Amino acid sequence: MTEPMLLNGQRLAAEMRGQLAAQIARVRAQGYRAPGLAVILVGDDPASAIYVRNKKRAAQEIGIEPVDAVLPQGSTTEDVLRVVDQFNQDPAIDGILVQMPLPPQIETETVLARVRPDKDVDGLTVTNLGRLTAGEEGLVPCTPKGILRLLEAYDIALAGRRAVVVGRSRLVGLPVALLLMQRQATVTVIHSRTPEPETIARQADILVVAAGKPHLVTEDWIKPGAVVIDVGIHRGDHGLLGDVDRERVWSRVGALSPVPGGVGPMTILELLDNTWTAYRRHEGLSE
Ligand SMILES: NC(=O)C1=CN([C@@H]2O[C@H](COP(=O)(O)OP(=O)(O)OC[C@H]3O[C@@H](n4cnc5c(N)ncnc54)[C@H](OP(=O)(O)O)[C@@H]3O)[C@@H](O)[C@H]2O)C=CC1
Ligand SMILES: Nc1nc(=O)c2c([nH]1)NC[C@@H]1CN(c3ccc(C(=O)N[C@@H](CCC(=O)O)C(=O)O)cc3)C=[N+]21
Ligand SMILES: [Mg+2]
Repeated sequence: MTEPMLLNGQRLAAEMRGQLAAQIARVRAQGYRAPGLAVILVGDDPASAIYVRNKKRAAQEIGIEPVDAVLPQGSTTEDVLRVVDQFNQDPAIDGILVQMPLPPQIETETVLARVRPDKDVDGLTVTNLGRLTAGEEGLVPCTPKGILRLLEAYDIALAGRRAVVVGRSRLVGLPVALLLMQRQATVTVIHSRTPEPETIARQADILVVAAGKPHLVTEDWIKPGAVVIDVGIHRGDHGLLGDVDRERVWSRVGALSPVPGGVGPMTILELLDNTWTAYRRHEGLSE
């Protein structure tokens, strides 16, 4: 078989960030304000702190003004709601992101429900997820949107093909399954209670893995020639690992998104793109 194709999210995201930067520079030159992105981080999870730092830097580089609120690990739901309210009311803020996971004492649903849907750049509110299920315009979750953009950029056909999604989370698995269905794929979702997941995964032309389990997926899960999207990200002693065991699947896959350099950079790009979309809607600029 021919060498598999590496789906280079890092390069595509950099290209798209350049285009966003140019669009933002153009409106700034016309006298408009900068788009503003608020990032709320609760607690001291080191991985979350790194992601938040990366998101802020990426925003700054393209002309989006990042603002952050860091709350202590012991914060209450009310404490977080106060910060959300403040950003909801702030006309300089177009997007609000609440970094997941929140500490256990905080009611995640209550916090998400407070984010104004027009500022919900993560696409996680009931309003935006509802719009997505109804095929209405809203703000689409970043990782799923980035995965679809990556598939599109590499001309990977979806219509009439079989897709299997491993994982059903609100952040990734569920919305990516919806988007794949909207693109006319036949979609199966598997999760931690699915018996014989390999047997189902082996039917996939496109396999999206968002299980949060390092190296869960091995050659037994792969149909020869399949396109495999590795969403998982784990920080180990020997660098970053995905949910896919790259060495073991390599000789069977047709294409693979690597970790790092695949879905992660696309997620950050889509966060910036959603912030730009929210900004244009707030400023009454055409899309
Ligand atoms: N690269 C990126 O941009 C991003 C990466 N991530 C990473 O992606 C991974 C998934 O994230 P997220 O969706 O938030 O994680 P969650 O933990 O919220 O969801 C994991 C899902 O995988 C399912 N699952 C767990 N174990 C298995 C298994 N053995 N077989 C089949 N399904 C399984 C779970 O099933 P059940 O519902 O039954 O519990 C659940 O639906 C994580 O590693 C995360 O760090 C997340 C977001 C963005
Ligand atoms: N409300 C919310 N929205 C999220 O989108 C969200 C979240 N919470 N919680 C955590 C997960 C995880 N996530 C990642 C984003 C970028 C990379 C990323 O840039 N990864 C780089 C590597 C970066 C590195 O070196 O660590 C890559 O894969 O190449 C990874 C993971 C977003 N998440
Ligand atoms: Mg998680």
